[in-house]
Order: sequence, then C-alpha cells, then structure tokens
Amino acid sequence: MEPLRVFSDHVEILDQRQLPQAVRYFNAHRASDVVEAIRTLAVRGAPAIGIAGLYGLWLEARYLAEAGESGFMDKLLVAAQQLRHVRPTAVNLSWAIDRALGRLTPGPADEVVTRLRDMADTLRQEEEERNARMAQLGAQLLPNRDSRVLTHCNTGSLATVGVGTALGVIREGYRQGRVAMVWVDETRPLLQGSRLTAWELLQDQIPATLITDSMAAGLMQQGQVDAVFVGADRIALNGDTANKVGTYGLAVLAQYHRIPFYVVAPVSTIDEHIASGQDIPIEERQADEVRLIRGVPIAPEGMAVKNPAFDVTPYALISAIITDRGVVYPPFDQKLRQLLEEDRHA
Ligand SMILES: CSC[C@H]1O[C@H](OP(=O)(O)O)[C@H](O)[C@@H]1O
Repeated sequence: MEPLRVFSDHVEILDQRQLPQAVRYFNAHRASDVVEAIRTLAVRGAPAIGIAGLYGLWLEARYLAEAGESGFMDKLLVAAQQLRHVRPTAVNLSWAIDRALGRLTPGPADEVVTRLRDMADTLRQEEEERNARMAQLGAQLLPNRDSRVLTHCNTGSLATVGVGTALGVIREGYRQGRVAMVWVDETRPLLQGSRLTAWELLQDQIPATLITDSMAAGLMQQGQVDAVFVGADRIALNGDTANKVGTYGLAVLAQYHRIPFYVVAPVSTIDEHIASGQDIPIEERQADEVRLIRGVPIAPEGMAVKNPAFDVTPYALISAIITDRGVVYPPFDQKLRQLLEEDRHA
C-alpha cells in the first residue's frame, strides 16, 4: 500500500486517517493540498512527509507555470516555506525542501517544473533504497532466532516509501527467521500502531499482538520482549533522538530491563544543525486528538490537555542507531558527523 501515487499532473494521497477501515486516496494538485494533508496526518511519517513535501513543491511549480503568472519564483518560494513549516519535528520535510531549493538553478518555469519532478522522483528512489539497506543491516542485530520484538507508532511502508525503517528491519528479520512475533504498541493518541502497523503486519502475515502503550512495561518485566525497534523524526549530532511520544518511556524501560533499544533511521534524519535533543522542536498538537477518538468523547468537554506529538530519547538509552550507511554504536557524535559527510559526498 503506497502513501503516495504520482502521476504526470497530480498526486494521489492515501488518507491514512481512515485506515484501517477504509482505503481512500484523494487528489493533490497544489502545494496547499499537500500542506493540509501533512498537517492533518492524512500523510505522515518522517520520510513520507519529506517526499510528499517535495512533490507538493513540484505541483505548485507546475500550477504557476501553467497559469503563466508573474513572480513565478517568488510565489514558489512562498509555497516552499508553507510546506517546510507545516510540521516542525521531522527534519526530513525541511531537509527535502531546502536541498531541492539549493539545487535549483534559475531558469524558465517549465525547466524548474521538470527539475523539481526529477528531484522528487530521485528522493523517493533514494528512500526506498535506504530502507532496504537498513532492513538488511538491522536484521543482523536481532538477538536470536525467535526474537519477540516491540515497536512503537508506525514506521512501515505508510511512513516511508519502501519496506519501512524500524518495521523494515522487523520485516527482514521475520523473512530471515529471526523474528517470532511483534508486540505492537497502539500508540496513543492517534493510534498509528493499532491502525497502521497492525494493519501492515497482518497484510504481511507476520505474527503480531496489539498492546496498549501501558502494557509494554509488564511484558518487559515478564521477559517477553527481546528487543525494541523504533523510528526517528530527528536525530541530534550527539544521538539524542526525537520520535513519537512514548518512545522515551520505552527506552527507560528497556534499559532497566537490559533489553536492546534500537533506533532505525536514514542518515537524512540526522540534523547537522542540532547538537543535542534539547534543541529539537517538539510539535504540540490540538487537544481534541486526546479528548476524542473518531469524534467520540473519551474525556470531559473542555478538559485541559497536553498533546506533544514527540518526545526525545537521550543517546545514553540507545543501544545503536541503524542507518542506511551502517550501524552506529555509542559514542555517537563523531560517527554521526562522519555519516553526514559521507552522505554529502555520495
Ligand atoms: C519512519 S519514521 C516515522 C515516524 O513518524 C511518526 O510520527 P507521525 O506519525 O506523527 O508522522 C513516528 O514518530 C514514527 O517513528
């Protein structure tokens, strides 16, 4: 199931808010359509929103070129800023937009349109290849032939455009006979685990059991978890990692129970401009995402709510970071800088 289907004149976006009950795509023709899709989590997942953002820039360039309006580049840059800022935590979105703009050379509008489409197609291919490499590298870390692994949120094909990051490792581990089953955190409040990860694993016929987020601790205490694999939205140079809220708690539990805790993310998720996790912007989302489920109240109306979409796991709680350029063990600083340098010159 692809989060995006790309055509010559539009992009179809899978509305992930309606999964697993309904598989519905809607058409995006302009950047504003993609901004709204990312803002509402119709499309979500760090790599997927980076790719969606770049296709959104291509759509806007295409529209402006066809309209023949004056101020083509100025209007395109406005759209780029709107796309770049729609969700602050995942670095992939701003990284994709900034890299594309940095590689654009001034020229006729139709040439800009073609360049942006080529860059979006290339990024999509790059992410698919990065996912495949991480899956192979990560599967080698699975502690034994019948590991019971726990994962949080959704890091599969719906969050990327390939096999996934953490879920890609789990898929490959299962294929190699190294994974016996998967504990799937439901992942409150938006339930990316119960709605999306559970759905992907059932599609793959990989044994999986859905749990509430609060059950992970007891399962670890009972010796039911052999490893934890999670994704990332932004990794600081010291290895501190922002990921879906609830990840930090899992990392603390894993360390207490001496369970390996792995982050799986492409090098494009490492932010060279951020030294430590305290500088990673954490997206605060609206209260009703906690107070309601599918419009049904589960809390008193008007109840005060705190709804950070992510939290930051300190590098000291991370056993290894599995990237598309290799597995990095602590201390992370120098090695992450080296990976960024390799990626820059690839
Ligand atoms: C493959 S990284 C996916 C990453 O994005 C998710 O957040 P959201 O569903 O809000 O986009 C979550 O943090 C995942 O780990």
